[in-house]
Amino acid sequence: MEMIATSRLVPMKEMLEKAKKEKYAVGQFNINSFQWAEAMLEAAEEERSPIIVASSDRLVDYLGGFKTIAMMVNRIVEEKKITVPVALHLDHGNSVERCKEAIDAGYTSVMIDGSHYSIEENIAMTKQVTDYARHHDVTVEAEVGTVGGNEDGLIGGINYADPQECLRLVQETNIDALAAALGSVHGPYQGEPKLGFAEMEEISELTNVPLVLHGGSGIPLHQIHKAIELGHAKINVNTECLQAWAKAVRNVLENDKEVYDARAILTPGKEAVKETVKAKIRDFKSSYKA
Ligand SMILES: O=C(O)C[C@@H](O)[C@H](O)C(=O)COP(=O)(O)O
Ligand SMILES: [Zn+2]
Repeated sequence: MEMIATSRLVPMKEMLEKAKKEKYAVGQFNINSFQWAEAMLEAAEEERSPIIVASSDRLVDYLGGFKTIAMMVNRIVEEKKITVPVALHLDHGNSVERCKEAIDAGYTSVMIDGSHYSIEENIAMTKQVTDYARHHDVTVEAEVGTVGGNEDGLIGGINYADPQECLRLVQETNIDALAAALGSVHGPYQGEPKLGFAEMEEISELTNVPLVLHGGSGIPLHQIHKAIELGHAKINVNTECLQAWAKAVRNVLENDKEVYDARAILTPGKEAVKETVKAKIRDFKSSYKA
């Protein structure tokens, strides 16, 4: 096993336990290029907030592989003299093997997404990951139920987490954080999100672990605050950053048909991601919690 020599990254576990206790949430922001990692880390430092920088499993190869990502995030933390706690997380890990690869490369947190399997298979997969992660001081998140998806403007696939299945997963695998799908959606919502707050309260009380809210873009602030009140300590955001980035880059290209310099085109995109992350950190009440 080859690990990067000096990691400046921390596990997610303590971050989330503190957040749950003090009633705020730590934002997880997905990187879509290394400039995004810079934007997020600068935002967290300026807000004095802990942060979870994540790579979604489906984008790991596009970003250059696990080792490249871990090395780059570490180096940015070092070069930019980032002092707030930073966790590097594998989002929606596809398999036990992918989670182990991420851990070996220096990730400090992984999500094993067994939510598309039966609860027995989900528990079996998750247990293999927690057993491996414990030896490396790495945090593990797992999911029950299905977060909905927006495909061609239609929301589908929402499957509410069953409280007893959540309890089994937590008790039998010893995970550190639970993504209990309760009506949230990846991508833009159509109308008001319908989150299951009664189930949220029940699952939080039953399991007593920090909850994770996927599909954190586009949820009204009062629902975000209620979710935090009811046990959410981590909120995942990707779509709102992508939308802000695309708007800023599109503006540059539309306003100057002759522009070709990559820095001129992409810097406004980076600034837009940074401002979006700062606004989310404030919404999640994690400013000055570093
Ligand atoms: O798009 C990804 O691959 C990452 C997301 O699934 C992330 O885990 C998430 O839940 C963010 O949701 P969004 O803000 O609705 O994109
Ligand atoms: Zn997600």
